Amino acid sequence: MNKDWITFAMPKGRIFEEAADLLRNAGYPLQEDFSAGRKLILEAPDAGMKFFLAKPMDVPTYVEHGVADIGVAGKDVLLEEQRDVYEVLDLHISACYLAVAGLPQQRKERVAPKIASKYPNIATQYFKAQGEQVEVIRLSGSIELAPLIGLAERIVDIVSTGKTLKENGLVELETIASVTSRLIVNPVSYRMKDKQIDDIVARLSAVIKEGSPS
Ligand SMILES: Nc1ncnc2c1ncn2[C@@H]1O[C@H](COP(=O)(O)OP(=O)(O)OP(=O)(O)O)[C@@H](O)[C@H]1O
Ligand SMILES: O=P(O)(O)OC[C@H]1O[C@H](OP(=O)(O)OP(=O)(O)O)[C@H](O)[C@@H]1O
Repeated sequence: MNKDWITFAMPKGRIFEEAADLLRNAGYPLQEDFSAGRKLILEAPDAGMKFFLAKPMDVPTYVEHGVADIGVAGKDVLLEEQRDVYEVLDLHISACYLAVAGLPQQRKERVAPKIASKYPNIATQYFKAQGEQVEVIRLSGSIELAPLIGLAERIVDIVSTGKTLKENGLVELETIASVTSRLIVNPVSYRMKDKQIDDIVARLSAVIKEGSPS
């Protein structure tokens, strides 16, 4: 673990820019074209921060192993991965929710055994709690395809605007949980770098409070 820098595991893609903007607003100087290009390690020396650009689902792994002090991960990823990390702050970015969806006839035929998802643990736990026996088929993306071509009758996936469901003729059947991105911290880093990490959390909290409606 690097003592001088604070290291971040950051999800490549849709969350990164929003998280970077929060850090800028909190007073940490990150250049504007920060994530342009293909580099996977980005340094912001003036902020004393290093960023590792990872697959969103892998962020908690880097933080649990202590190679990153801090991470930004969706609540969906945290529920799925169940890693040994502290969840310290709701960043209120990338809001969406987890839902069960399917073809409209699934509204009537409630019980259907096959569920496709990139969240196999969440799906398994959810249906177990409902007392429903299902087979969960793991996919990596384009989950909405599964009911259209008969791989599964229902899916467990993220819904945001509902556009993907609608354009593919699917309907939401049940809501599972709301999702926003969270700041997570490695427990050992929190002990070793407590002042630096508390400062980041306090500054980000202030920015989030400013931005939220009272
Ligand atoms: N449509 C959406 N709108 C808002 N937030 C979303 C949406 N889809 C996913 N998210 C949130 O953003 C996080 C990252 O999603 P993203 O689609 O960038 O990654 P991914 O699909 O897991 O990765 P990849 O596309 O690299 O395989 C998710 O874990 C979730 O918290
Ligand atoms: O309700 P909407 O606004 O349409 O957003 C929901 C879609 O966004 C995510 O997919 P993503 O874009 O990450 O692609 P993926 O299928 O490769 O996971 C999610 O898995 C849904 O498919």
